[in-house]
Amino acid sequence: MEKKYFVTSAEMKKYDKTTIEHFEVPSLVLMERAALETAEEIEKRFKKGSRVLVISGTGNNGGDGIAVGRILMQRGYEVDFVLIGEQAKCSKETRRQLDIIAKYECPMKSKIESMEYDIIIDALFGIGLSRNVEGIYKNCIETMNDICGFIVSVDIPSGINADTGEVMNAAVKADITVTFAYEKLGHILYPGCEYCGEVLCKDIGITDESFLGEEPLVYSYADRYKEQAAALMPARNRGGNKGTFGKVLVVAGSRNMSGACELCARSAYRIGAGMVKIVTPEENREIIQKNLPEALLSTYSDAEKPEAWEVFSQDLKESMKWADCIVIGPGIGKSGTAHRLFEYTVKESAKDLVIDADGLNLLAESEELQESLRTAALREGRQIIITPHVAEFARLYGCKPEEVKKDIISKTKKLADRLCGTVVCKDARTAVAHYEERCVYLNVTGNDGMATAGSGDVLAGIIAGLLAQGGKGREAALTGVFLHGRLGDLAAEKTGRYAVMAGDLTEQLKYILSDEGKRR
Ligand SMILES: NC(=O)C1=CN([C@@H]2O[C@H](COP(=O)(O)OP(=O)(O)OC[C@H]3O[C@@H](n4cnc5c(N)ncnc54)[C@H](O)[C@@H]3O)[C@@H](O)[C@H]2O)[C@@H](O)CC1
Ligand SMILES: Nc1ncnc2c1ncn2[C@@H]1O[C@H](COP(=O)(O)OP(=O)(O)O)[C@@H](O)[C@H]1O
Ligand SMILES: [K+]
Repeated sequence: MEKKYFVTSAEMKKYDKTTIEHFEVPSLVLMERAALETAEEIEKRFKKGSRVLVISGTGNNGGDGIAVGRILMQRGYEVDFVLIGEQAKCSKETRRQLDIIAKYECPMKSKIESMEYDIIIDALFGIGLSRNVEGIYKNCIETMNDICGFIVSVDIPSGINADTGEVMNAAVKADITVTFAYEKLGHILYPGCEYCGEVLCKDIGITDESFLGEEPLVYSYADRYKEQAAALMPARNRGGNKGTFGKVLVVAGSRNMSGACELCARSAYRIGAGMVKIVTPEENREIIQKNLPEALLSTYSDAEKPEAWEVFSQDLKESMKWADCIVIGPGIGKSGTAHRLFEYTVKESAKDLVIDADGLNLLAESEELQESLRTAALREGRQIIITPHVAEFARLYGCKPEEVKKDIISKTKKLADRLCGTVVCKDARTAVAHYEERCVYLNVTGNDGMATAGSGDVLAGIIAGLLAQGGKGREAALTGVFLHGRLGDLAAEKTGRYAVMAGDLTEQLKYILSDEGKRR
């Protein structure tokens, strides 16, 4: 699988350092290449003679900016240079850039003197931003946003935290961001991604060799899969039958909640599972049979009564034996029966499990069930995938939802380790971690149209459908999350983001996989 990395500022600094010290590429060569790439993006968009303002800080980001200004000046642009901060504090490379433009007799100013430019080059802070922006720096960022001109941020918009995407008190709103070697997490996570404009990632000679064998922590699927989603699917056997394409058991729904089972089960079918059986209260029978006649059904009533449970649990045991994997949770509620169903499924089955929605809330309340899951994974080799949204995640983790959002990568990994499973932490950028893998997947497909009731049920069904077709827990989760986001993007292209509903996501499965096998 072809990957794309998102790096932290510490990782990027390490790769810079390795390139400079281990591979002996001079730092100024990297800076010149970064500046040339940025200047070329400006030349593509603006003609010679355009007015350019370069705003530099004292770090190497400022050095990049000064070099961009010098190159543009030499190519016929009218360039003004401003340095914010003390010259004496400039980094070695930035001082060198100052010396060069001094030789060309370009004056360096210490404040912005005109509010009219065609292009503003934002090189105040890059990935070295280490604290909140205050005083003259904050004023400068606000002024840049006020000047009427096209803003090009060098590496990352000044004021965005490169690791978390947070706005550090103030941040530049760029039209384009030209970054180098690898995209940083701050370009991808919210709100940072909304400040970048278009992100252009340029090769400046820092390559995967600079990892010296240790990959970056965070990755995603390469962009090409957005157009070639079918390449991620398990190969489909032309000689297969409904048994070989996998059997999914969906334990979902409660009284007045039949939609969750339907969305989940239909998605498992549409992703290619051979058979799907729904376990739900008897009250839901009629509506499910009407809306999803393809589903097999096993219903229960009065399950809180011991005799009724005795009979039904035998039936459930048979269903669990029949299935290749089980989804439990969508719409089951938190009643005594839901609790019993959940416990039975965790403890009495030997099959892979996808736990979603209320299943997660029940899990959060029981240390004993969490221990059972660890046993299921470690001793029985079952694959356990949990799919909490941020609030469910916070309940399981024992922290506040805001804390999850700030630190989604490491918290997702920690929970996966604790539960010995695959954790899908669902948010605008969903993270997926697996206990046996160091690296964490960060998803970049999807949009806010998917923030609509039931879209999580669709994801649970998709992941289960992939597991049933033989996927490993981790791959099923990654592929499921990526595809689910693509379905959201395609649905939004058709109707706009406001109108997207969960069922529309499943509907798009009819089209997205139609090129199966063609471009693998
Ligand atoms: N040779 C290299 O290492 C390369 C570095 N590159 C550039 O270098 C940048 C990173 O350079 P640096 O590490 O020097 O960092 P920056 O240029 O991002 O800024 C760091 C400076 O700002 C100060 N600072 C941090 N937060 C502040 C705040 N809130 N208020 C006031 N001052 C603050 C720091 O004390 C430090 O002096 C990258 O973003 C990239 O643009 C590129 O030229 C590629 C090659
Ligand atoms: N702003 C957004 N951008 C991208 N994806 C989103 C956004 N908001 C929600 N989603 C996705 O939509 C799904 C919502 O799931 P969930 O909260 O479980 O919904 P429900 O419980 O109603 O089914 C998740 O997969 C989440 O990642
Ligand atoms: K910048």
